[in-house]
Amino acid sequence: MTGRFHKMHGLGNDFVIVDAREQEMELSAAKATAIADRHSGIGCDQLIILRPSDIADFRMQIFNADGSEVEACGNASRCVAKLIGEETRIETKGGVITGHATADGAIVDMGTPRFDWQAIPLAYAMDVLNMPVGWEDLQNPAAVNVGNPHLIFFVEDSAVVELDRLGPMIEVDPLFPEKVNVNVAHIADGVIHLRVWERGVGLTQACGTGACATAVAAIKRGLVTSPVRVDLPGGSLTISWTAGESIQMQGPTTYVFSGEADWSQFG
Ligand SMILES: N[C@H](CCC[C@H](N)C(=O)O)C(=O)O
Repeated sequence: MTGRFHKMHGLGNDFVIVDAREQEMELSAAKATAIADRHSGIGCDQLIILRPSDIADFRMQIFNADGSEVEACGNASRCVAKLIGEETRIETKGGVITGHATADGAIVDMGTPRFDWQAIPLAYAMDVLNMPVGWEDLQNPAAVNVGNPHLIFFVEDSAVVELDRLGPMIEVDPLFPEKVNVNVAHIADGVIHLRVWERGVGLTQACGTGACATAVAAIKRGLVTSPVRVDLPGGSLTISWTAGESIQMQGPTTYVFSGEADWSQFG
């Protein structure tokens, strides 16, 4: 059974987007993993499936490369908003978000961040803005839920952190019942420099929800003011947020190509 897909990315965080409002697309975790595989599949960080919704313009399913279905994906939300063009409301597992295309990408309202430990979620009560925990040199993080769970470490120089070793260790720590995305950031001249180990994927070129969560934690700690530029390996996003408000994220998107695939080959 063949079907169409779009290949897009947000600062190198790349997606296979399937509009299942127009085609049948039954999906299992194994099938999502096979499609995302960069050798035997199409290859992407996340597989995005658009489906009809009763409460928004459409529903967006988000599957990490490991097949896990998750609540939010900022860069994919921007890519889908760019694809749709006009203002659009998107239902996700993490809530309803809105977005619209801009000249070079999209602006997305990611909803309001959550800080209570049960909402992150953590396994037990803790001050989520200054957590009394650490892993080797990474100490005293913050945790924010922006639809999905993020842990944020502010360090001297994010470039030298061995995130490829520490990220997977922290991602599956029992403190995080639903695992966690791991962010390491430093601030220079009011700009956040960020690298992310993504839950269910690994190191990515950019992470939209990571940029949102890190910007929110930095603003709450008084390290930066809103709006703030977040520089990731793949490029820059601009995040705006004030306490009690929803998070706005703006940045470029890239449309790579559209293709056809025989979905039955992936299981
Ligand atoms: N790995 C994330 C989902 C994708 C987040 C990232 N690609 C973004 O742009 O927000 C998670 O498991 O919560």
